[in-house]
Amino acid sequence: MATVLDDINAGVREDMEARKRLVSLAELKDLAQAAAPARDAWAALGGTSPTREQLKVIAEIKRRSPSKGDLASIGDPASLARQYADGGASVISVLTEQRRFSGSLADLDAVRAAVDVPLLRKDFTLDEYQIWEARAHGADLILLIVAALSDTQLSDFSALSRELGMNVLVETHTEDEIERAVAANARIIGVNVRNLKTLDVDRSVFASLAGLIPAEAVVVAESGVRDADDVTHYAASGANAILVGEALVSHATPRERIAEFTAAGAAAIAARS
Ligand SMILES: O=C(O)c1ccccc1NCC(=O)[C@H](O)[C@H](O)COP(=O)(O)O
Repeated sequence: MATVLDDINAGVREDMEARKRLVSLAELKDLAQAAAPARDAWAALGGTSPTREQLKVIAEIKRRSPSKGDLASIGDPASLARQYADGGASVISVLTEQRRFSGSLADLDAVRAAVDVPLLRKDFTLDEYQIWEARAHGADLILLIVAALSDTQLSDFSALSRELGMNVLVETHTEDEIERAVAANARIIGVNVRNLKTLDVDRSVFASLAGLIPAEAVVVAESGVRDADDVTHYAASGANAILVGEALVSHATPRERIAEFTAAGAAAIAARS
C-alpha cells in the first residue's frame, strides 16, 4: 500500500516534470552558476565549533501540512524570514513543495532577497534537477530524506550538492536510516520524529536514535516542538539544532519564540556537560 510519503513524492515528480518543460536543465545550470556563492550552513549550525554549546534553530516557513492542514497564511514570507533572522535563527527553512505545503520557489526567491542567513530548500528531493534548481534560487542547504532515496541517489545527490557549494541535511527516522546516512558521509543528520509514512509524531524517537549519530556530525531534532520543554528534551538528548515549523508560524511573536527556544536549548546543553 502506498504511504503518505509515496503520495507526496508522486505529486512532486509530476510538478517537477511540468517545471522541466518550462526551464531546461541547461538554463538552470546557467542560473546556478550566476548565483552568489552558497553560504556556509555547516558553520552556521555550529559544525566548526569544538564545543557546540549553543542550540541552533532552523526556523521553517510552513503554510500548511498533510498532518495539520492550514497553519498560517504567510502572505509575506520575506517579512517572516526577517523576524526569524532578528530572533537569531541560524538557518531558515523554506518549504517549496506546492501541493501539500502551499510553498513555492517564489517563496525561496523572496526570502533569499530579504535575509543573509543560510537557507534550506525544504522539499522532497528526487532528482538532480531539483538540486540545480535549489542553487539557482539561492539555497545553501538541501534536504535529502533517506526513506525516499536509494544509497546511490543519497551519495550522488550529496556529491552534486557539495560540488555546488551547498550542504545537505540528511533526514532519518530509524536506526537503519542513520546507518545509511553515515555510510553516505552525511555531516548534518536530522532525526525526524514525524514518521513520514504514517504522520505519527513520537518525540521519544529522537532520544532513542540521537546517540547512534557520530559525534562529528551536527545532529538536528526535527518536528514536534510545541514549547520550551520540548526544546529542553531534544537538547538534553543530544540535539545540536532543532527544526521548527508550526510552533513558529502559529505564534504571534516568532522572533521572541526563537530567542526563548535558543535560551532553553543553551541551558539544557550546559546541564548535560
Ligand atoms: O508536517 C507534516 O505534516 C509533514 C508530512 C509529511 C511529510 C513532511 C511533513 N513535514 C515536514 C517536516 O519535516 C516539518 O515541516 C518540520 O520538521 C517542522 O515540523 P513542525 O515543527 O512539527 O511543524
